[in-house]
Amino acid sequence: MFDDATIVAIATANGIGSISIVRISGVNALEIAKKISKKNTFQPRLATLSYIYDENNETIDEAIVLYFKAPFSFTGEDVVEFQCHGGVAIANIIVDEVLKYGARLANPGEFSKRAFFNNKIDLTKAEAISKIIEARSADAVKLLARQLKGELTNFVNEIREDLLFMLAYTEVSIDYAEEDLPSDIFDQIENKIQKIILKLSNTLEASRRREGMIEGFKVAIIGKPNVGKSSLLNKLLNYDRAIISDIAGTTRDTIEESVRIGTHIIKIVDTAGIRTASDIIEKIGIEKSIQTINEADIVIALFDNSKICDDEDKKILELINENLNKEIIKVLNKSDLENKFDKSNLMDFIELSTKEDINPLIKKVENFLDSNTHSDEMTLISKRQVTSVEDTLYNINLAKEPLVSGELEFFAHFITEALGNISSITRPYENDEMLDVMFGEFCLGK
Ligand SMILES: Nc1nc2c(c(=O)[nH]1)N(C=O)[C@@H](CNc1ccc(C(=O)N[C@@H](CCC(=O)O)C(=O)O)cc1)CN2
Ligand SMILES: Nc1nc2c(ncn2[C@@H]2O[C@H](COP(=O)(O)OP(=O)(O)OP(=O)(O)O)[C@@H](O)[C@H]2O)c(=O)[nH]1
Ligand SMILES: [K+]
Ligand SMILES: [Mg+2]
Repeated sequence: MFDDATIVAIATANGIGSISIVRISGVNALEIAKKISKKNTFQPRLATLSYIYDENNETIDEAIVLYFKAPFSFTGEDVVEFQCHGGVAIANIIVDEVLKYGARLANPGEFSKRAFFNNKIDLTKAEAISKIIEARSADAVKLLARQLKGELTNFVNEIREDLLFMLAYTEVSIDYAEEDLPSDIFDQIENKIQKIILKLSNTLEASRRREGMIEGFKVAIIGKPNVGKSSLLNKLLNYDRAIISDIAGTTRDTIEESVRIGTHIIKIVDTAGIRTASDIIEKIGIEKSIQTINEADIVIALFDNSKICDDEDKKILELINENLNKEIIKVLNKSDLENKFDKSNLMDFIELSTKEDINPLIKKVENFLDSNTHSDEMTLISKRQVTSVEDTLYNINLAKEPLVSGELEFFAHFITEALGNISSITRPYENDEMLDVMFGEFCLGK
């Protein structure tokens, strides 16, 4: 799975800062540390101030050395950290010295990979660490920290236990006479299955809703040409990102930009106007809008308050009515002009002008994001985890019928499959290639 080389890397970001950390892991870590510090010994887990020397005995830096004795370290191996002065030069010189004593440079994610293979972390924790490093909002960090603490691992273990329980009783009843079993055992199993299905479905649903917390929620602006979609985008971004003009059809393609709203980072998508010019273009335009609506967490449907509500607006209102389970905010723009839009059929809406104050809209978006993020529901944080839960659910659903009809071998087969699916979330044993890909995506030095 990995060689037994001692590995070294700079653990901190490349750039100017007050302190940098060089980390060594492997059997020779302590030996190398003694050599470059000229110390005879390091007490585990005690910060020791020491000079660091190069091979010609010239002093490189004054650093804090931290020794973690195996197995009590992040990787489970002997680990030594040099907390040296920051900047780009010193840490690189220390790495070069360490390499001279026989260590090699770590590959991206190699420290975490070793931690995984030494049973220090499972995959949910590894994924959480990798995503925490890239997280851009406090919300994302808090959500990921829950997984770091083992929330998903516990969830997986509970389901595993239930599945193993079912499997054990099924095997027994295949092999032995029924009278040895509790009489209501299959009712119990059916009950458990229903509960697991609910638990997994809820988790998938909650994760889908909260996907945006990590990558950024998507907010799409739709509407017919010239209602002011790009004007709204620019106003939300606070700079002139998109071209604005009074020519209908100015925006030809979707524009996507990130911006902070409250504590959230969101992606705003400005779309080309939905037209009804000719049949074929109408179709393409509407299909594109449907796609945009599907991909968005929030849709801002924009109308021109200074014009009467025409067929094109009605088409968009129809689209909205087909997507009632989406968060759709209806906004009447250009309210600084004389209002002509018929509001009698609109349930709730915000009237504003992108030339004036758009705070009511920002507040509404922020409230929705807040309500979506402050929740106790557990969230899956990667496509890999979602796929595993979907596969588990698929096999458990397949197991229901043979259970009812008493075909216990089939039931056991599907439950065994489900067990493999759910277990792969924390520890997929048979898939080395996947692990290489996953850890390869980590930062250097992680
Ligand atoms: N200086 C430093 N800071 C760091 C890290 C690090 O490696 N070095 N981390 C790196 O990601 C994170 C902390 N994660 C860590 C996880 C486990 C152990 C560790 O030594 N575990 C031992 C002892 C456990 C204990 O004392 O409770 C073990 O698991 O046996 C260290 C850091 C963030 N901050
Ligand atoms: N009076 C007034 N004019 C506005 C307002 N918002 C936008 N406009 C004007 O409306 C015109 C169209 O604005 P855009 O932002 O380009 O509209 P769009 O919806 O992106 O248009 P397309 O990309 O062509 O679909 C421009 O001339 C804007 O200056 C507003 O609140 N009040
Ligand atoms: K325009
Ligand atoms: Mg535009």
